[in-house]
Amino acid sequence: MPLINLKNVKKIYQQGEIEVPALRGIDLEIEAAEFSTVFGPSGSGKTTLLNLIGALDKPTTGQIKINGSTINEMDKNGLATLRRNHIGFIFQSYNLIPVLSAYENVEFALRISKGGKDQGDSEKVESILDKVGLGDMLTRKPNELSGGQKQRVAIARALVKEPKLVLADEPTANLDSKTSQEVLDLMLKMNQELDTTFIFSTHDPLVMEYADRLLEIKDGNISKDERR
Ligand SMILES: Nc1ncnc2c1ncn2[C@@H]1O[C@H](COP(=O)(O)OP(=O)(O)OP(=O)(O)O)[C@@H](O)[C@H]1O
Repeated sequence: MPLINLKNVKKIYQQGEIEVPALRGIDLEIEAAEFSTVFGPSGSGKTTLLNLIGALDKPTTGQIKINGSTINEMDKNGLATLRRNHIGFIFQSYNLIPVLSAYENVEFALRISKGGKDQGDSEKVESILDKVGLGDMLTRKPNELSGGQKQRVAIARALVKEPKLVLADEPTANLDSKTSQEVLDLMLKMNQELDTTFIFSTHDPLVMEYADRLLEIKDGNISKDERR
């Protein structure tokens, strides 16, 4: 069974009286341990697709299954549990908690993924922050970090709970090429060792080099699906 299965998925946004079709009938299966990128022009539907796969939003019509659960049929709590336990998000806005340090942001994510019972594992938290190159910035708050450093905290936070699926919207947008490469190597290692599934939206040719599947979206449809 594929990890993700979309059947004739359409998403229409309502803008007052006007209907904006963002996805026009997507059929897509993604297997566990695939490393895919979604690319295409601005406004083609990439973010909408990632939001639906991440159970952050529901389709207007069509069916979406993630890890065997049909998200159309799930309530808010069910969707939240699915996201918390199985999905790591790396979004452009980072959504870091401003009053918490880099360390605490990552530790908090790990703790809630375990149901809030245990203290997050400090070795795990320090190790992942070290791997994204922030080992000496553990106590900094988000407003004391650059855009690229915030992005790396968001990456560490998504990866620390070792989710089945990681969704990332332009994960290298604010990183220099050396840091991008280090972060991508880390993700590739997780992909190979833990079978973590990655889906990125990107324009970055470096990210596309790492991917084993390229999905092109044009005008709300998948116009190319290439495995290599
Ligand atoms: N909340 C919303 N309300 C109305 N229209 C929306 C909304 N979100 C997105 N859209 C529209 O849906 C279409 C797809 O948007 P989406 O953000 O998925 O594109 P994208 O490929 O991610 O673009 P970009 O590369 O610029 O981020 C666009 O026409 C956009 O204007």
